[in-house]
Amino acid sequence: MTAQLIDGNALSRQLRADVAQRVQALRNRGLTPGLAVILVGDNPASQVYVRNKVKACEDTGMHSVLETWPATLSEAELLARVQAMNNDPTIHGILVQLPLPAHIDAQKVIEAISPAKDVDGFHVASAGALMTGLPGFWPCTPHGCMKMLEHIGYELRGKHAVVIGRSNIVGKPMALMLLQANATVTVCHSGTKDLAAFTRQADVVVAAVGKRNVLTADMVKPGAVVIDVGMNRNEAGKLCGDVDFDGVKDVAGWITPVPGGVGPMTITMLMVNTLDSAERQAGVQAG
Ligand SMILES: Nc1nc(=O)c2c([nH]1)NC[C@@H]1CN(c3ccc(C(=O)N[C@@H](CCC(=O)O)C(=O)O)cc3)C=[N+]21
Repeated sequence: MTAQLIDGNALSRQLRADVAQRVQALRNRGLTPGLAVILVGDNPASQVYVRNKVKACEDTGMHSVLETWPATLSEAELLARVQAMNNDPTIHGILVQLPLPAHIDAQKVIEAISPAKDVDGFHVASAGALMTGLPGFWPCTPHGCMKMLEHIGYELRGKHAVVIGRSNIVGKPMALMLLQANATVTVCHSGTKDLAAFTRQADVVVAAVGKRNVLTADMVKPGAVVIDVGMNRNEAGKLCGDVDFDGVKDVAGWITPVPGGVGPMTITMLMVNTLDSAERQAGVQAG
């Protein structure tokens, strides 16, 4: 192993301790930041994720509401629940867990969330703010990746960053954040011919496809930073990312593990966004 590990659990502990302090300061002024998590259906993976989010709220002193609805909930009923949370002054962030059942239009539900409470950063208003550099909520997963780069003191200006994946949740916002940090950004995707030719030129690679072994050792420039956003299970049911960790760790300069990398950072940035939202309401300058 030549690469240094970027430990998402350790960095999350540091950042959440800072969040807990800011939460306490707000609570001393009579305001407790609150997150509402709405889960529709009984996807077991989603149940684990939302429980982790609620627990992270408790750990940092925030208020949380978890609403679990059966998969038969209608779109109109879900929109009404979102509206109720928009109007609830104890709630500063609203997260509707994805994926939603097929009979519900997820984008319509996301657009129903007040942009002021859109702590996932999935609303078109949040996406537009990120694109134009205006203040707004940044999607938690790419924001967590930026925090990891910041943590290792990595100077992105003038570097070549290659993002693999173009989803609205990770790939596209990741590219915009790297661009804003003055990297030269290439976005690769399923239509890219000769992916390795791009990744071999990269100083930073972010793999966000949702497929194992998308990035192997022969595709990585020695010393590069490799960030693995993937969440997959191998044949043995073990959680693994998009990167062939065992091979790439001998070539890269820095690498994030799965689990214990980007995943916990995603939840940490959700806490940060919820706190920022509450501070904004209280008229505190966001930290
Ligand atoms: N509206 C919405 N917002 C989301 O942010 C959202 C979502 N829907 N739907 C599902 C995905 C997935 N996601 C994860 C967050 C943390 C871990 C995480 O903490 N993972 C741990 C391991 C957890 C385990 O052991 O399964 C780790 O990587 O170390 C994983 C996945 C948020 N998502």
